[in-house]
Amino acid sequence: MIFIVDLLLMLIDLTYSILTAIVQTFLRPRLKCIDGELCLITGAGGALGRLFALEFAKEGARLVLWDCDAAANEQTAKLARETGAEVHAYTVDLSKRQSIYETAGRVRAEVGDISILVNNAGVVAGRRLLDCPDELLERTLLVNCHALFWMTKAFLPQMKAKNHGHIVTIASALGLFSTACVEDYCASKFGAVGFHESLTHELLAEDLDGIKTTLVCPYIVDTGMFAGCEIRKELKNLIPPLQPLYTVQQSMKAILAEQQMICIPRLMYIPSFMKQNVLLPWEANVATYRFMGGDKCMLPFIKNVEMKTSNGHIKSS
Ligand SMILES: NC(=O)C1=CN([C@@H]2O[C@H](COP(=O)(O)OP(=O)(O)OC[C@H]3O[C@@H](n4cnc5c(N)ncnc54)[C@H](OP(=O)(O)O)[C@@H]3O)[C@@H](O)[C@H]2O)C=CC1
Ligand SMILES: CC1=C(/C=C/C(C)=C/C=C/C(C)=C/C=O)C(C)(C)CCC1
Repeated sequence: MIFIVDLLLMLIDLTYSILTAIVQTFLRPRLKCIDGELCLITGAGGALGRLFALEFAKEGARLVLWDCDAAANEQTAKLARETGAEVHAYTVDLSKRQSIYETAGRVRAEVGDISILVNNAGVVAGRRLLDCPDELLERTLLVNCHALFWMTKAFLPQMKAKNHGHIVTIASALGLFSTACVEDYCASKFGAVGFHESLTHELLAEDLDGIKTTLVCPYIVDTGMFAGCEIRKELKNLIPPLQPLYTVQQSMKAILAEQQMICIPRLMYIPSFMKQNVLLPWEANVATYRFMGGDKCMLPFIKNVEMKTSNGHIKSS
């Protein structure tokens, strides 16, 4: 009898959630106020990290900026301070767990408890698997995926104590579906998606409804990280690379609306759905990838990286 009642309640929940999602698609979502909240952004010296810092500053957040590149991080801090924001910058190598824990202890002691955590830092090897030094492959997993564990272990306890907080994971469309020559990156971003989902389930299971999570899955963003990556030229105008500011503004809307997940652009929901859709044979995906140039899109990017490495622009270890 209990089973039947639970089944009916689940069906009511399911219907209600679908109807509210449809209604919310057409309504302007209510955006939360984060004035005075303490927000930590990793990779804050990078293209998107810098824009996130400035957007959170606009919302009145106090900023803690982490990056391994002290100069780039300091530049972001300077720009954010010019807007009047309170900013604390720390140089941290996210590939080193101890470095994360030690610096997190400093942040808690020197600044206070983080209530918004934006895991934005990310790297990619940009080499074919068999041409890629193991250390580069390992670094991608350490920065894009392992670091999420240590960052969350460092800052979630204080959020739990107050049942208040927000954990943002900047993943990628390549955390939902994959393509050739980015095994390190796809593995790390699929891991990031899985981490986000399991953490979200765990928070719900513990009735920690005051702690929100948002997964951000963008397509190519024109920041230079994937310079050269492109799909079939006839389709490039249909799905152009995203502008960095647009990507961050769309992400901010999802975060402030406490949306659980966002694909940017929405078109990325389609290849993600097709890949997850067990009704479609693998060959059906391969046919669409080949037609749209999704199968070879990384080759020009890989060539770019090879040229930069041979010119000595990128550390080859
Ligand atoms: N650009 C794109 O096409 C897309 C990017 N993304 C994701 O968005 C996020 C930001 O990307 P984007 O701004 O383009 O990339 P950037 O390379 O511009 O920024 C990444 C930042 O992370 C920092 N970082 C790298 N390794 C470490 C480390 N070990 N410890 C601390 N900081 C580190 C980088 O520092 P340094 O410069 O010194 O390496 C850099 O400042 C990433 O997670 C990326 O995967 C998602 C979809 C598309
Ligand atoms: C594979 C594939 C596509 C190309 C996707 C690309 C090129 C994604 C690049 C994403 C990046 C660079 C993310 C970085 O984090 C299409 C044409 C959309 C649809 C068919 C499948």
